[in-house]
Amino acid sequence: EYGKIFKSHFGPQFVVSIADRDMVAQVLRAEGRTPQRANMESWQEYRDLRGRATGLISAEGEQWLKMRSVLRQKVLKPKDVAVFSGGVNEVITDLIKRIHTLRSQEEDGETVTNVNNLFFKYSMEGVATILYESRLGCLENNIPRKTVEYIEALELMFSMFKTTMYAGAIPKWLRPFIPKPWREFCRSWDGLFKFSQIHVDNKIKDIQSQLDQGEEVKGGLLTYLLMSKELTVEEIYANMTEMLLAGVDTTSFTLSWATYLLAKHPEVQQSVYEEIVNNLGKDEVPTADDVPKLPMIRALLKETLRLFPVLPGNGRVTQEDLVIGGYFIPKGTQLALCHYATSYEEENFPMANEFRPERWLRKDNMDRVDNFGSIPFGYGIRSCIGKRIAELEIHLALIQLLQNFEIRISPQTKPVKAKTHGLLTPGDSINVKFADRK
Ligand code: HEM
Repeated sequence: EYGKIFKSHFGPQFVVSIADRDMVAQVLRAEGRTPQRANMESWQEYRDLRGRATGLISAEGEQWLKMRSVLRQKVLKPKDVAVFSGGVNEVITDLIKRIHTLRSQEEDGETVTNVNNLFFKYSMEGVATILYESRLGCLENNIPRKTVEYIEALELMFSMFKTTMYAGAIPKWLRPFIPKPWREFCRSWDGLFKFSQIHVDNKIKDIQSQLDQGEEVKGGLLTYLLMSKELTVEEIYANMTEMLLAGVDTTSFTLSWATYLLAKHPEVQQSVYEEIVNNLGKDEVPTADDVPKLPMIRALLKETLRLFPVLPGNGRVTQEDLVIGGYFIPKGTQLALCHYATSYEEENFPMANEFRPERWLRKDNMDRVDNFGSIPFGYGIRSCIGKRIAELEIHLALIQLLQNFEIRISPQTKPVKAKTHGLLTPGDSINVKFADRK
């Protein structure tokens, strides 16, 4: 309606929206060494109030660059995260067991209702395995009451968080009159920080006892961060908290959409399955090293994120004056990059409304899809630091789900549309049948 570049207001904030692949590319290619995504004043204010540090999402400038340089060495390349395959596969074994239990409770012995509940627990467990190097037990059949309580508390915190994101848009002077959003915002953060702190503190105790016994300390990401002391303990609490927040809903919604799309497109499902059987085997447990042999699995994830980008838009605050699409945009302007819109542009993706994972299989240069049309993990030095973790969790889970089950849509599922409240989520519950592979 307003064209590919337009200005608007979000609360007191003035925003220039850009919904064109080439203009988005121009903005992102012009970035400096410490790009800024958005005004994070409300996040910073909470941290000042409680004496907490900022993590990668909320930090800016040199402080952000320092933390990013430490974390990127450990998680940004496929080979860095390949070491987590074993841990992630243990979680997938529990996911599959849980599917068997859930479907056995249904009359047809196959249906699992609202798969996102299941994938939320999978993503929570997967990210905890990688971040905290410990299991939570979210996928167990008989979860101790205490664990149930904290999973429920976390689910509540995540869902509360989505609504309280808008707390930052309410001017401070209005808070005495509308106190709830800010109060809830602080309460969500308190809960998330507390959760991370418990796990980090447990790891500190483990390491100390290993050191006391003269043992060599070995471990994953958290152990490295604690041992190397490149980040302070407060910075580690903050980064673990922000990565947990960024890594659960994003992964679970994407898995839910991928499952939905596979169920709706049995012919695509069959070709992905055949590729798995031919290049890996029916029962072989996959590792990160197997994924390059399965281009359709990668294409499936890319196409899912093109159609349902969990973050339908992203932001940048310009650090220099820019001229975009013939308009002068002064330094310090908040830009909204409309990735959802560019993902559905016919000129970027012919037959854009259709689910066609094969469009991502690059045979030669003619087949190249210009990435700036669909950049679900963002771009450049400030892009998603968890991209490789998310890909590992999603690729390995989809491979094993397809090895074990034929996924069919349940008659209870009407066409599911996406809705957005910050993140793009399934607007209805996705119910599918997990039928045994013959
Ligand atoms: C399908 C899953 C995911 C999607 C689609 C996604 C998408 C994104 C996007 C679009 C950004 C902004 C990038 C930019 O501004 O250029 C981002 C940032 C970020 N993501 Fe993810 N993400 C996912 C999973 C994860 C996971 C699993 C983690 C952590 C384990 C994570 C941690 C982060 C962090 C910490 C940032 C901020 C990075 C920074 O500012 O330096 N994300 N993500």
